[in-house]
Amino acid sequence: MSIDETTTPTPQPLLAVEELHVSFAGRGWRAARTPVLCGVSLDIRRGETLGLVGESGSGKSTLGRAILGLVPVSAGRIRLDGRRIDTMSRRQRRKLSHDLQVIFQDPYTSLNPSRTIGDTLAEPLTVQHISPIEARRRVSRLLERVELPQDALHRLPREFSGGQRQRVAIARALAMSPRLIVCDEPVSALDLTTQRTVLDLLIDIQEQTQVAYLFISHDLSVVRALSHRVAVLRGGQIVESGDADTVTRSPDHPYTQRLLLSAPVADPQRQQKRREELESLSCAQC
Ligand SMILES: Nc1ncnc2c1ncn2[C@@H]1O[C@H](COP(=O)(O)OP(=O)(O)OP(=O)(O)O)[C@@H](O)[C@H]1O
Repeated sequence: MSIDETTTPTPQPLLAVEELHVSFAGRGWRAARTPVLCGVSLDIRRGETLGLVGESGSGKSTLGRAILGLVPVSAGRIRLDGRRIDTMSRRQRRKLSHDLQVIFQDPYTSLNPSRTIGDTLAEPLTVQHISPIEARRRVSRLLERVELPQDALHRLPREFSGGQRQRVAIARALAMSPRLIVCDEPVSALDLTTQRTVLDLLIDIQEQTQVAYLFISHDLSVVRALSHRVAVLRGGQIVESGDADTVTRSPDHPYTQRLLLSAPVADPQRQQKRREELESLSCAQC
């Protein structure tokens, strides 16, 4: 037997994005399409968090939305567990809610204001024809998991703070026990203390359920707090990817270095040093 035959094969990733292109129609009927993602490839393993960072407009949300089937793909492939999902019909997509869920940025607009939290959490379960008794039992467990009181069931979103609403959004995403959640800036609308508690909750849930996250953020420190690996998107292309600690602390690419140095720090001396380093960066690539 050769050495190659004895090595363990790399397990198939949970999500594989291959050479993905997305473009949007320009204004006016003769306007050219605007490319937003240009050949993006990445993968996410089971139980892993891949952080996706980049400046505003770099295409992070578009990538998340393409994975969720919310924007059309111009070229490339997206596979979940080896199965092409970018070519699926709407009907097939709906069945994917078992596997793929989302948490959006704004907890103030992502919940229906006129539905109680109980109804919001039960909806994905009843759509899947789960009996009302079983749905009630699962909703109660979901509230426990996101550390919200049971009386939240009968209350409306407006009665909750931003952090509590984001817990409801997390519970809703967890209702179908998905294997991957696209988290699109899930803490950027929250204050720093609440950010930390929501991030800790996401980490705990991953430890308990082995769910994987695509964690989109413009904030490297937030991404570092829970990602195993990080990919950096610039102008619709991945310019750097690797182990989270390395990419967020000592990146190779000048663009990532600029992102890192642009993040404000409390200490004025460190801030001044960062400013000088930022000025000295050769910006041809950043
Ligand atoms: N539906 C759309 N139609 C036309 N252009 C779009 C559409 N969605 C996004 N874009 C454009 O694609 C580019 C990337 O947007 P996207 O929201 O993906 O960036 P982002 O990196 O998530 O930014 P942010 O951090 O500000 O949310 C932007 O120039 C945006 O205007």
